[in-house]
Amino acid sequence: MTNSIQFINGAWEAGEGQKFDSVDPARNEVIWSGESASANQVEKAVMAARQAFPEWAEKSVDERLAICKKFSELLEENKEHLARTMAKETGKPVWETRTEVGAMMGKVAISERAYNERTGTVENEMPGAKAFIRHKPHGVVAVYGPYNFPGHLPNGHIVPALIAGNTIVFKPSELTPMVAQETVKLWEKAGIPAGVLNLVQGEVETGKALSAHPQIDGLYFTGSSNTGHLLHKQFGGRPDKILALEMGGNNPLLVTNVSDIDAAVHNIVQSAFITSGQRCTCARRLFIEDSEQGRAVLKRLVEVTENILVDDYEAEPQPFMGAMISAKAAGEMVDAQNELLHKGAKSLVRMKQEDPKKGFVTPGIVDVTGVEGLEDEEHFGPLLKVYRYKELDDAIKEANNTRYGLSAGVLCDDEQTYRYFFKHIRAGIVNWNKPITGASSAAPFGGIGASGNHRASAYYAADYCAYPVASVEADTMTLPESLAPGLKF
Ligand SMILES: NC(=O)c1ccc[n+]([C@@H]2O[C@H](COP(=O)([O-])OP(=O)(O)OC[C@H]3O[C@@H](n4cnc5c(N)ncnc54)[C@H](O)[C@@H]3O)[C@@H](O)[C@H]2O)c1
Ligand SMILES: O=CCC[C@H](NC(=O)CCC(=O)O)C(=O)O
Repeated sequence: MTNSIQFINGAWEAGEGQKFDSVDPARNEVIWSGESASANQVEKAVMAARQAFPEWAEKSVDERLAICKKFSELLEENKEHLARTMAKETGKPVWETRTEVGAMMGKVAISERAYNERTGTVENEMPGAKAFIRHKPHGVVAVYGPYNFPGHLPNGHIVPALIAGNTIVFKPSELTPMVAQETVKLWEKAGIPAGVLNLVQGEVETGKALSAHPQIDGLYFTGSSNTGHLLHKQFGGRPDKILALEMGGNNPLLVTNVSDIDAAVHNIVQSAFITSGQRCTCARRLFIEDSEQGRAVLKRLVEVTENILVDDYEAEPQPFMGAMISAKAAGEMVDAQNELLHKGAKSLVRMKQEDPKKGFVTPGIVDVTGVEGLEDEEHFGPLLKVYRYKELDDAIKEANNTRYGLSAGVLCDDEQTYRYFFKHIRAGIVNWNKPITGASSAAPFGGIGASGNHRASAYYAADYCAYPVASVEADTMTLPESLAPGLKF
């Protein structure tokens, strides 16, 4: 049976390329199949977006917002269906996928505010004229999404891009095509005009065909640092195209001088193991003071981690962690743990994958203090590396010893230590006594170094969805009283 999975110029059609499947990682069942978009279909989608652009850009912001608001209402109506689809396809527990749909709904109102505040119109009086700052959309933009938040993260590019007046070709992760399809169906129902939002599904080849297309004016990417770097190279020498990159991190969380040990451990667990460690903001490196109190925090962390419930997305009671995105990803995480142990790290909580055909792993903690030759790598799963330190300055120095710079945090009772940490740490998100995951859509979101390219998303996505136009305007012209030297009238 053919599955019409491509949405091009307002119509659903089957792909012309290679077949690919989506697998429920918790149950090891194929839940979806379809064919990738061919280069020819990518071309059709880009040209449809190009053709739809002038009319969409010409509409008033209120008209464009009306469709986005309808989409948000439809998300509310279809919340449970979409949350269950996300759970099936990603393995995330339904309590969590419900929050993902909630974030998608909230994005519309937040993006409306951001559009007006960051890219609205500003008018200033000047002698004999008025000065304006206005914004225009870029044109056709490609949106690339990752698998860990298959709804919320692409939505964080799509909604502001549409509000600003761009048209879109959306390439979701090949691991989560069903969520993309269900989401775009809701846009269709909301009345998105033909060509304004196109969906091209497929594997890497589809992604390559889209990013290389000469008719895209920009590309908004959320995904791995490797792919982001490839795209950055591809866009080298093209200052006419806007590229927004949201990538990974090797994020540090530092603990010093905390009186409430359980509260600190809760923050560590929320930072390291939520979404089975598959958030770009997850803590990968935990710096703990080598003191009696530090050892007490670590002991409690081990106890709590050993009791974290890992189970099927629909299990009751609900687990804290579901399956990872695939059995392969889970196996690779165990391999990463074993490699660290081989290098001399000490296991504090052993990560295990009981069934090699499924994406379940238990969370793991390894003590890497003093281990030489550790790579600056993002382990995108529930694997936490512990560094025991003696001096705060040494810990901060090591925390900064990464090419990434997405999120960072400190857990400590005194504000002075936080201020010191804030001043010296290099990251786009810096938190105090809160998890370093769970960033707000009402704030800018992005990282420095290998984590991004200084085009923060979430609240600041408005900035890369429109370019500013400065105008000086006068409704009449008069000859100036004093002329520049050398001019005669
Ligand atoms: N900073 C953030 O906001 C953020 C958010 C979520 C995930 N992430 C990162 O994303 C990663 C996990 O997501 P992923 O594995 O889906 O990312 P990925 O880079 O593998 O894929 C992202 C998208 O790029 C496409 N793609 C892959 N190779 C391509 C190529 N050569 N040319 C064009 N397109 C290509 C994929 O098909 C997919 O649509 C993690 O590293 C995580 O840290 C970052
Ligand atoms: O995996 C990466 C995203 C993690 C998530 N960040 C956000 O949701 C940012 C807010 C937004 O994009 O609206 C997190 O911090 O948990």
